[in-house]
Amino acid sequence: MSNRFQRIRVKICGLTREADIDAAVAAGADALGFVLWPGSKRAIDEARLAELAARVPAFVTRVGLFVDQEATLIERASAHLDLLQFHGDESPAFCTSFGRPWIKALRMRDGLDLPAMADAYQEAQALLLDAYRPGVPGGTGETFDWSRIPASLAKPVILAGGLTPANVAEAIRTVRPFAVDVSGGVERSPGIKIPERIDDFLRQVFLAQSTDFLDKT
Ligand SMILES: O=C(O)c1ccccc1N[C@@H]1O[C@H](COP(=O)(O)O)[C@@H](O)[C@H]1O
Repeated sequence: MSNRFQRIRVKICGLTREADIDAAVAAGADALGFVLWPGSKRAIDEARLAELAARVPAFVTRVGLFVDQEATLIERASAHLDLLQFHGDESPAFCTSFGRPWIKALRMRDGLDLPAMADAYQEAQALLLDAYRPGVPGGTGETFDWSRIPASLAKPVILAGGLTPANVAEAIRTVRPFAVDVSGGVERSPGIKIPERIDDFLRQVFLAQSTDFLDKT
């Protein structure tokens, strides 16, 4: 029996409070997302990012979320981040220009050619796939048709968009992503998380992949 078991990573996004960071870390989250885009109700500024990032323990990835923002701001914020998440129309060259690890969010609008995007953003560490709603860059709390994701893509997939403790297991079985990302599905209101729901989300991810692992052994 092989013990090679690729665990699905979990990112909790839109954190604004120390208590929620502590809850996400205690629940076993692999990555924590901080929204630096001022148009979001979950936005924090650079000073607050510095405070919150200092709270994150070693081996938990600090992810900064940007939407078509100025390079100077991204450079300054990078001092407190391990990974950059580009959630707008940033070009591959722009994303690469910071010399930092990054992921590219893609909104699943009709006609999006995922293999072509994987090719275009080949220096990304992963592609984050989110629901598409015109005029809204992300964090909509909406799902999309998971069957549109090809079974094999040249980049690891981070599945996002409307995930909750109730649907994440089904999402994992359908998509088999590298990681899942949740914001609204574990919140009371934008930026205010519910610790029990974070726990439940992580539990559902664990159970979904444990069942899958046992099925294969
Ligand atoms: O969270 C936001 O406000 C946000 C704003 C602009 C772009 C992306 C945003 N959030 C990201 O959207 C996805 C899905 O969120 P949800 O689970 O559907 O609420 C996730 O990556 C968030 O980090």
